[in-house]
Amino acid sequence: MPAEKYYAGFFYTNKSGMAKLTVYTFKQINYDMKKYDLIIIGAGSGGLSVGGFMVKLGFKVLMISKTAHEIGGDCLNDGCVPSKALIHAAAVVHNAREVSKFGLELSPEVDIKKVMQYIFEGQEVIRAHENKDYFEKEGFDIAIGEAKFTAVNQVSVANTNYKAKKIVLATGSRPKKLTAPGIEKVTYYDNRSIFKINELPKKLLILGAGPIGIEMAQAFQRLGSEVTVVQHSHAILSHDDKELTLILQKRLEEAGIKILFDTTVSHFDSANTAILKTKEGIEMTVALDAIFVSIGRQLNIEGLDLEKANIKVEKEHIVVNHYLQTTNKNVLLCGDIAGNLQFSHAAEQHGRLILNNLISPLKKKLNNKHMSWVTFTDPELATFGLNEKQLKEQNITFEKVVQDFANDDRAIVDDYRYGKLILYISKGFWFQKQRILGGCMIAPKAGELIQELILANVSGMSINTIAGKVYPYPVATRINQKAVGQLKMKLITDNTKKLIQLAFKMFS
Ligand SMILES: Cc1cc2nc3c(=O)[nH]c(=O)nc-3n(C[C@H](O)[C@H](O)[C@H](O)COP(=O)(O)OP(=O)(O)OC[C@H]3O[C@@H](n4cnc5c(N)ncnc54)[C@H](O)[C@@H]3O)c2cc1C
Ligand SMILES: NC(=O)c1ccc[n+]([C@@H]2O[C@H](COP(=O)([O-])OP(=O)(O)OC[C@H]3O[C@@H](n4cnc5c(N)ncnc54)[C@H](O)[C@@H]3O)[C@@H](O)[C@H]2O)c1
Repeated sequence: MPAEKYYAGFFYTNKSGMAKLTVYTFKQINYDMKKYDLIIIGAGSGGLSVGGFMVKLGFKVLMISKTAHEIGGDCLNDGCVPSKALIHAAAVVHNAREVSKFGLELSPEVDIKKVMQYIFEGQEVIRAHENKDYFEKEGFDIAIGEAKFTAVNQVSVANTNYKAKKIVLATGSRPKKLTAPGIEKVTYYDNRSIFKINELPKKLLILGAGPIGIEMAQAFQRLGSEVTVVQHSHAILSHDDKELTLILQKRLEEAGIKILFDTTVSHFDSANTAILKTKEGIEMTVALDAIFVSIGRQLNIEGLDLEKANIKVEKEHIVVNHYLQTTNKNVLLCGDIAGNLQFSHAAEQHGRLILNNLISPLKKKLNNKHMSWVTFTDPELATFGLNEKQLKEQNITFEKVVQDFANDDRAIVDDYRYGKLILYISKGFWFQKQRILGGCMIAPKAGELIQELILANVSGMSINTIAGKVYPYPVATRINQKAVGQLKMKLITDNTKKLIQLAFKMFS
């Protein structure tokens, strides 16, 4: 840091020949203070979604990243991209094994180094347009180092001070650490280390059955690990519909994954032995070669000197309002750090809201009523809009439609008759607009199949549009029409039948 006071002095001789010293003191002048319209701390999904557009609009933007390698954030480096590449590799291996159904025997042994290479190569393709040089060419200023607030609108990085009218804090989150006696004895992985392994763990113990734990459980089981998942509550994927998560759980268990509920680690006896404990206090021993910890996320708020910018923290979360403003209205939160839904697309949604509110007098509030997410297991589990509990809490009347796939032609030929779609549709009569309020689906590629339903939800489209659409036979999305059709069939009562029969007599 530069000194706060500077001193300057000079000697001179007065008229009588006496030597004199005059000393001037003055306060620090920040010659190195750089000024911006916007500073973004963190170059992940959130930071990038705000910065790119502001630069295109001609604003002076500084983006700060802890290290050059971390540009792209968790999504590119340790999250979505490597996990989805791993899931793809595991699906290829799984499909190769599946050919035995048709008389061709293959028992692929996985070379995990090649899988890691595949992941790395995919990341490198994306890194070509998510790196320091690229963003500098695009018009960003980039500072590398840990940012700290030094005053209300001011941050410092590597001894340089920066000031801006607005600051976006997008420092993301990191995996929570598991603490248990003896943990130092075991090979410990989390999402920051699992995509760089050299050896496939023969026995993998996964802690936490959220989206990370469940996606990785299936991928590693398919690659050849013997997987046990330990979850300290009674369900996998607790943010999704239980009726659908039970279908997924059954399929994972049938594939050989062991899931232990209401259980957690008590301690580790050795590098290869975990002692687990159920809620009832029953102990059991599990053999392992490594553990993978996915027990939730911790927000990256430490070391930022938030108090110097008057930003309040309560219960390890930054206090934030619906406009994503902190207690310092010029500092906005974007992405995981906002403590809301932790998805790349949620970070992008925050980014869009912030952009709107930076340049428009019509300020928008964060609203998750159209949010969606997909867990990329096989089958995928996709969820969107409002769920049953939220609809009831908000006193919104709705009809629940449950469509199973047992008799769907596409599900029959492609072997996913276990699939299920649940829709919540607003109440209405005959031609009155009925709209899709939310729903969820389990099926292979459910994340893609559900997109037209999400569009209908977001745009407030009448279900008549889906009911009247002509779908090529046998695309998988015909199931969406079938579900909506269930409501239309309810309109056929004794009275409507009589009316239609009368119309037949009169008009045919
Ligand atoms: C294994 C895994 C799989 C996932 N899969 C999906 C998925 O399929 N779909 C999905 O939508 N989401 C997925 N997510 C979640 C998604 O990755 C995150 O929600 C998203 O990356 C959050 O973006 P962010 O910008 O908030 O934070 P990040 O992407 O983590 O970016 C934060 C950046 O800030 C930097 N930073 C931190 N502190 C400082 C500091 N003091 N100074 C300067 N820079 C700092 C960090 O280095 C980092 O680059 C997954 C996450 C994981 C872990
Ligand atoms: N496909 C996707 O979109 C995707 C994929 C992966 C991650 N993500 C995002 O990343 C976030 C973090 O994922 P996550 O799975 O780490 O977190 P999570 O909080 O969703 O799940 C962690 C699970 O671990 C359990 N748990 C906590 N402590 C435990 C312990 N000591 N022993 C056993 N179980 C324990 C919790 O009950 C919880 O069910 C998710 O919320 C999601 O938003 C998204």
